[in-house]
Amino acid sequence: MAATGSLGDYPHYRPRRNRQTEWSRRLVRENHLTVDDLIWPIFVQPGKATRTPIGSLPGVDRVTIDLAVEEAQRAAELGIPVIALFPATPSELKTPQCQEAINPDNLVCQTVRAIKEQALNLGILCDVALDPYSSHGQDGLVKDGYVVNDETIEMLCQQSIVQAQAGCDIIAPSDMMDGRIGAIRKALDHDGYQHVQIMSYAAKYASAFYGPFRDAVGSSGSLGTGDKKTYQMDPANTDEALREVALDLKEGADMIMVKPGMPYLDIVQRVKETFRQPTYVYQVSGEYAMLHAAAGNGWLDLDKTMLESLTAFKRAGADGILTYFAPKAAEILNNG
Ligand SMILES: NCc1[nH]cc(CCC(=O)O)c1CC(=O)O
Ligand SMILES: [Mg+2]
Repeated sequence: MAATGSLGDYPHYRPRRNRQTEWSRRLVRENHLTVDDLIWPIFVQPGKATRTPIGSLPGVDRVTIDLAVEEAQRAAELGIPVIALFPATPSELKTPQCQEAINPDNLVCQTVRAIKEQALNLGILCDVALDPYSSHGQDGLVKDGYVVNDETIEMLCQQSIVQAQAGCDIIAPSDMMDGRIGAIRKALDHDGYQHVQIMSYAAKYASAFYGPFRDAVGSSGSLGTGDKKTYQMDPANTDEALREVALDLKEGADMIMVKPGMPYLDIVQRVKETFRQPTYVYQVSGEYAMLHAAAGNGWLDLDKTMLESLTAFKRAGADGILTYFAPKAAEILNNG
């Protein structure tokens, strides 16, 4: 009844009638993608005035701080609300104890400060996890081959504090340690950062779609044949995602994220329907690479598949999307 309304059956009711014209399709459209939905991930590297292409992420470069400032200005001009910063730490600074993560002058903190000086109408999100700083490529500290939870959390709290000190607006823990949202909230509040938001990577899966990202931050080599299955979620699970989200909301997450995106739209929908909280989705590096590769072969239309995939996230219930397509999508959306 609800689905067909009171219109009756064919030939009286013809769903195609509303699809006849462009204006009518607009009139009955249920979901809209706008620039306000976009979060743009940016990779930062040391040095000056240098862009370095990332082989497995065509069209995405690692940029030095001066160029990251320009990208931030471009984001603000395009009307993108938030950028997400990811550091490509030089390998000589990567250690088993990940001390560089809590260096107040590390690459990501320097970048946040440089962008904040511009006083743009733009939020800055910083990932919290140890993998950009670890010589083993894991998101946490490793003891006897196991990524240890509680010792890692202490590092994550300090990492959050140095990022908040630098001016980061949104702390985004992507590490999947248990209890880290509550601990980070407490640490931020204790140090006077009550206003700093937390977007939790709450339902983050142990996915094979992160490959190009690990190339971009240089963690794939160090991770080697290792995996993250003892802390990231099993791709076979869905009820578990609801439990993870419930915990993070209870611990103080302001926003929650599902990751990856396209193969996990069912999770996005369940999370949104269950909690009705600000829900984000990460269209990860492998998803971006996959569309690019097909388009590069002339098999898919890049702009159309990009916009369709982003709209699908909205349809599933996402309030926003982290996507490497953000600047390209924003340009298209701004030009009508
Ligand atoms: N904890 C780090 C982190 N933050 C975001 C991504 C992946 C993003 C992407 O693939 O685009 C990862 C990689 C991982 O968990 O191994
Ligand atoms: Mg959790």
